[in-house]
Amino acid sequence: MSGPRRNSQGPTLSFTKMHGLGNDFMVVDAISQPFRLRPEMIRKLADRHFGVGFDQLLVVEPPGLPDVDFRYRIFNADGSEVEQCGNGARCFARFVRDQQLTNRRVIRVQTAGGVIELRVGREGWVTVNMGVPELNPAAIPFAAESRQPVYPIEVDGQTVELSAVSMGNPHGVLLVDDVDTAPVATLGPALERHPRFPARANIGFLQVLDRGRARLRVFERGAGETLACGTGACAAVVAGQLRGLLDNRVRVTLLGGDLVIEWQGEGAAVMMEGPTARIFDGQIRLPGDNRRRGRRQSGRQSERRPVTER
Ligand SMILES: N[C@@H](CCC[C@H](N)C(=O)O)C(=O)O
Repeated sequence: MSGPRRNSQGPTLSFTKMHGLGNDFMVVDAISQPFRLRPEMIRKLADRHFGVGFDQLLVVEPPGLPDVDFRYRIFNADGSEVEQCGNGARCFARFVRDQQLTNRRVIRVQTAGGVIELRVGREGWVTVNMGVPELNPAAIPFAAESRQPVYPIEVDGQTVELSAVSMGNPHGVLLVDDVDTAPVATLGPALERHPRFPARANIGFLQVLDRGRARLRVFERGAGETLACGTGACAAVVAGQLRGLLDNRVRVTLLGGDLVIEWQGEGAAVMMEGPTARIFDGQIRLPGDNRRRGRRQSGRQSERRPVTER
């Protein structure tokens, strides 16, 4: 198939709905079906009452580098394009194999946050090499004069302590006594848009149970609190180790289930292991006034260059 299918009501897009521990995705093959979406259209598709409903849209594109298999683009429910998504990476690996876009078990993909490697195991389990965490404040980006394991930060008239980590995307991690009573709904949005995070951030609330087990809730940038956040779990384990509270291998329990995260310390890549689930396949008429856009786009389809507009 080349480009979105058409019916009498306009172009339709084939997609697969997937989730990783309840962090849910609309996954689209833009290799056989090049398309373009504007942020307001992504927001409409993400709507849980009027659209497909998802935390992130994942788009499979042809590689733009010589040594990778695919390009993987990620859009939050608010329409913003982001660098990385851990649960999405696992679902991406399962999707490209299920769709027979590859038969490899080890898949290298290019993201806006760098190249990552995915290993497909049995029964939908996928292990992801998420790369080396970035702790240099300027690169996260986080406003601080020097690198620290914990930064005091003023928010909502109080001072809280937070670790800042990039897993390709920016994270702030707070230590809490009990995730069930953590102020996720108030501090989450306040810290997500805090001026010290100029690119906004995902905010994790970490409860350490023992050196090998933790609980975590994450208020995601551009999506709100989700049932699980893979990069959030990686960032939380890095933060917990920097504070001397966690070992190298940690089982992280999120609202939607468990991930196993391994980090051997400074300079090492973070490994994430967890499940994937395919919910259903569907087709949707592209929302909004995009018929003209669809026609214009069909001219470009011959270039086989899938583009998703920012
Ligand atoms: N759910 C994700 C992270 C998705 C992107 C994030 N909201 C951001 O804006 O950086 C995960 O599993 O890592």
